[in-house]
Amino acid sequence: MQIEDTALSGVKILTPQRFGDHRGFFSESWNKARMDAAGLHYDFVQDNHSLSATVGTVRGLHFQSPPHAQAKLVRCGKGQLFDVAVDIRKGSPTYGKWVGVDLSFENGRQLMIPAGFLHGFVTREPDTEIIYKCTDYYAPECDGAVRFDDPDIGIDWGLEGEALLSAKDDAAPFLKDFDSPFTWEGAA
Ligand SMILES: Cc1cn([C@H]2C[C@H](O)[C@@H](COP(=O)(O)OP(=O)(O)O[C@H]3O[C@@H](C)C(=O)[C@@H](O)[C@H]3O)O2)c(=O)[nH]c1=O
Repeated sequence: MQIEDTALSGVKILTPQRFGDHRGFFSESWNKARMDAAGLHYDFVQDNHSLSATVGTVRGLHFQSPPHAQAKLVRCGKGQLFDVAVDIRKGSPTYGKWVGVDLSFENGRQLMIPAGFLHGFVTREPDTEIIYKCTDYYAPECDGAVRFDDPDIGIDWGLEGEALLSAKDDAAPFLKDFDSPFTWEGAA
């Protein structure tokens, strides 16, 4: 398992080893002991899987508030997507900053996103599937979103046309009108 840091503390790119042979490949997509040994201590309780039919589908930017905040380990099951995390830990030196990573079935990469970040993605191929592990259960009363195209965040989604959004995401607030429930542990 290759583990890379990103510009945002706590957000990591994981690339599991693939053992290829004449049948295809085998890969451990998650191994708790190996993650713990690497200092990544997460207890996942729910796996999610969604399909987006159309290129340019955007889901996000989402979070769940405490006490049901979720860390997520994200990968692409089929197709290709651009996955984004945004720091919303109040007091963090990188508050409002984002990182984006290309995740595809082909490259096998995963993005580890701790609680305290928004998560979203755009699909780059038809019928793209995303699969992610979460450290807390779905709690709709704690579900929240920020606009994917917030100019203060300024994510370059690489969209060629209009994004395909859910009604909920289309009505999401801007970051400036949003009171984050998260604080940065390193804040004074
Ligand atoms: C997220 C979620 C949704 N649902 C239901 C609620 C609703 O009827 C339907 C679709 O929900 P949504 O529109 O919220 O799905 P979606 O827009 O795909 O939401 C997801 O987006 C990505 C970016 C994330 O990071 C996830 O945590 C989650 O917020 O699925 C569950 O039953 N369990 C879940 O964990």
